Parts: sequence; C-alpha cells; structure tokens
Amino acid sequence: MARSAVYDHTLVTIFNAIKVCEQISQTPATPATVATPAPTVTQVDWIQFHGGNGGFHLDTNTKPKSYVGPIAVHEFEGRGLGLVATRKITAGDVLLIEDAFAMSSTCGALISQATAELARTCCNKFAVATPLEMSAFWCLHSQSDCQNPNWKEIGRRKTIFEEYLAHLHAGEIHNNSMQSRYVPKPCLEKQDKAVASIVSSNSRKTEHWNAWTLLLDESESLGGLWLAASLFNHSCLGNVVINYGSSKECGSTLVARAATTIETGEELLHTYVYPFDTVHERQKKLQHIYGFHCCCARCALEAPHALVASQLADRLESELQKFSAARGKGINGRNDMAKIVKMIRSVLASVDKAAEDLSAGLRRLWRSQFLWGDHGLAMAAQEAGLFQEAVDAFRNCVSLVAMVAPSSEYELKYRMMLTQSLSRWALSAPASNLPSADDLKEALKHAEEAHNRLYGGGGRHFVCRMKKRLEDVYAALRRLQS
Ligand SMILES: C[S@@+](CC[C@H](N)C(=O)[O-])C[C@H]1O[C@@H](n2cnc3c(N)ncnc32)[C@H](O)[C@@H]1O
Repeated sequence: MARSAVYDHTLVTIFNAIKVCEQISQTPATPATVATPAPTVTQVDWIQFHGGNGGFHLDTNTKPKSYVGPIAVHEFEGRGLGLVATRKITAGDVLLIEDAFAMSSTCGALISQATAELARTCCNKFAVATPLEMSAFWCLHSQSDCQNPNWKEIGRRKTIFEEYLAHLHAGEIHNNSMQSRYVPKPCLEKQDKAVASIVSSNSRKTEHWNAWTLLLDESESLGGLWLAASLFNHSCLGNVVINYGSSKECGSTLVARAATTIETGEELLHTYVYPFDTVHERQKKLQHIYGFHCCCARCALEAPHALVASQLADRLESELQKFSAARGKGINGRNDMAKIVKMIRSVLASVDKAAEDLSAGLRRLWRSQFLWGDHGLAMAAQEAGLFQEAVDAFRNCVSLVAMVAPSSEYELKYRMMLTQSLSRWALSAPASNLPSADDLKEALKHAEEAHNRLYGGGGRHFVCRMKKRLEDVYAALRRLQS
C-alpha cells in the first residue's frame, strides 16, 4: 500500500513551514529598543526583504546594508568599464547589495515618464550626495555627445569606481576621497543634457514578480539609478540576476546574484532585454535604448539566421492569437482547442526543421527564441485536456530557460508552471493515466532550488512566496499517493 501522504516527508515539511509563516505574518515585530549590529548577507532574512505572503513588519535592523562580494572593476575593449569575478563564484551567491542613488516616484510609469522623473530626482539628490557619490555619478556611462567631460576618461572612471566599491564594501560612503575632488562636472548650462544622457544609459526599472500569478507586475515598478550596478555590461546569455526588495523600506535596494557558476576573472554580465525575443528584436532594442550593437556569443550564433527566425516568430504569434481568442470555454471548447494545439505544434515543428543543419548546441539556442511558443502550446494543451502534452511543453520551456536565463524569475516561473501542470494532470485525469509522484516531487525540488538561487533563503521563504501555488501540488500528491 502506498504510504499515506500525511507522512510524506516533503509534505510534512511544507505544511510545517506554512504554519510557521502564518504565525510570523500575524505577529507584529516588536520595535528594537537597542541598536543591534547590521546582519551579514548570510543572516539577512530574505522573506522580509523580498516579501512573502504580505503583512510582514520589517524591523529596520534586518534591512541589509550595502554589500560588495568578490567583484572588481575592469576595462573592456569596445564596451568601456565592466565588472569581473575576483574568485570562483557559485550560482545564487550574492555579488552586490546596493541602495539606489535616486528613484522615480510614480509606480508603473511609462518608461519616458519614469526617465524624466528620475532625471529630476537625480538633480535633487545632488544637494545631499557625498563627493564620492557625485564623482561616481559623473563617471557613469554617457552617450558620446552628452557634454559630460568624464565619459572618455576611462582611467579616471575606473579609479573612482574602485574607490566607490571599496567604500560601499566598508558599509558607508565617506567624504574623504582625494580622487573624487578632481572629477570635473559639466558646466551648469550643459548639466541637464548630461544628466539625461546618464539616466538613459544606466537607469533600471525595478521588477516585481507577483508570487501568485508569477507574472511581472508592471504597476509596481519604479525607475531607479544604482551607481555600482550600472557597471554590469550586457550579454543575451547573462550570468547575473538582479532583483529588488519588495517592502517599503527595501524597495530601493538592489540585489545582484550569480546566475551560474562563474570562474575567476570572468566578466559579470546581466541581460538588459527580454531574453526570449528573436535576435533581431533583441539587437534592435539594445541599439535603440543603449546605443550598441550586441555581438555576444548568442547573437553571433543566431544573427545569420535572423530573417528566418523573424518570419517563423510571426507565424507562431498568429497561432497564439487564435489560442487567446478561443480560450476560456472550458470543456465545450476542447475540440477547437485541440485543433489550435495541432497548429501551434506544426509551427514549432517548422522552427525545429529550420534548425536542422545547425550544430546541436546552436539548435537549442535557436529554439530559445521561440520559448513563448512552447508556453502557448502548454497552455492550449491544458485547455484541450491534453495534460501529457502540456507537461512536455513546460519541460521544454524549463530546459530552454535554464540554458538562456538560468536562476532568473523566468526559470522559477516555468519550473512552478511545470509543477502545476503535473498537478493539474494528477487532479484531472483518470486513475489509469497519471503522472508519477516522483516526477512531481522532482519538479517541486527543482523549483525550490531555482527560487533559492534567485531570492536566497531556504524552504520557508519558498513556501511563503509560493504558498497558494503549492496548495494544488499538495492535493495532487495526496491523490498520487493514495
Ligand atoms: C549600464 S552601462 C554599463 C557600463 C559601461 N560599460 C561603462 O563603461 O560604464 C551601459 C552601456 O555599456 C555599454 N555596453 C554594455 N554592454 C555592452 C556590450 N555587450 N557590448 C558593447 N557595449 C556594451 C553600452 O555603451 C551601454 O550603453
């Protein structure tokens, strides 16, 4: 007889963790009466930092101070300054924790509005910023016609940023920099143009991923400028993931982590654009927003096939639009949905056929441009009641995302979608055709590992964030084990 689900180790752990989380969320933290030392990175309570199921009271003593991991400033031919690893780093390790130099004030503003607001906030900050912060600001990357006297002085920029990282590492910004006194500023009439250029090259939008839907919540995002994090250069195969605190106290704090194992001396690269766009779309955005032509390893491999990729992406998009129009009809719409599944599958087969002559490694990279097609196929298959096919399509998403955007929010999202698809299959199909409990537990374990590489913390944090989603998983495991 199968073991009762109640005694399954994984489930007991999950449910104990949920209980603990509920108790914590109902207990207001007592205000600290004596100053306690700031926690080290390993002591930081990442549940409080990234938010769990809401309602947490953040004790400001647990707010992480700035932190600089094993990183150093380096000069790169053709792309200015960047950051490198000073020792071997493991996926999930924290590289940098930094407070924003300035933030825009309107949540979810359009990029143009957020950028204009951010430029104004930067100018307001000048009155209170330390000389070193000001020097680092004026040494940020700018477009060539920006009127900033520093942008061509790479040696000076490097020294200032080394000094800035050293002070950030010490946990505070001092005023006593010798170098910083010698950084020229643009004259007052040219200042606005110089600030606008710096903001357009270096600003970021904070990203908030809704823990229930696992979708990016654009309405919560703010524009911000982080001095040290501005040094991460771009690659479409990045090795750094960035996220932000989600509470009021931590919203302006950025955390950068290693997405993969990184060797000593390797450049630290973040992906500035949506990683599953076609090569043409990615390169167009990078040229338009950041003014450079991306020649990363992935673009170099994909670019010769850009035209075919764009044509196939258009065909796939048109099939997915049919899915969007037909969805939501439940059992009555299953036949129509099965036809749509067939059409999506046929375009994805053409995508694979177009890559037949490519080498095996390139074939998978090529396929990653169409990950959203597998996502659509999985959703349509689920609506058509084709659970095995939905699970296979989510497995494909997971393997593509782990190659192109490892440890990212996207990896967590697709790993959770896979566990939920397995659960839905377990809960909906006849007993003669069920997935195995081991497959479901394996998928759940991988999702938790992806979560921990991205957000830090352990199982309790995972359960907190994923609580609603795990309810389905729990029910499915009970059915599979009964
Ligand atoms: C946020 S800054 C990154 C730091 C910058 N390299 C510096 O020297 O301060 C963004 C700018 O860096 C350059 N950049 C970043 N990644 C690049 C890449 N892969 N190839 C060429 N230039 C790049 C572009 O000029 C871009 O506008």
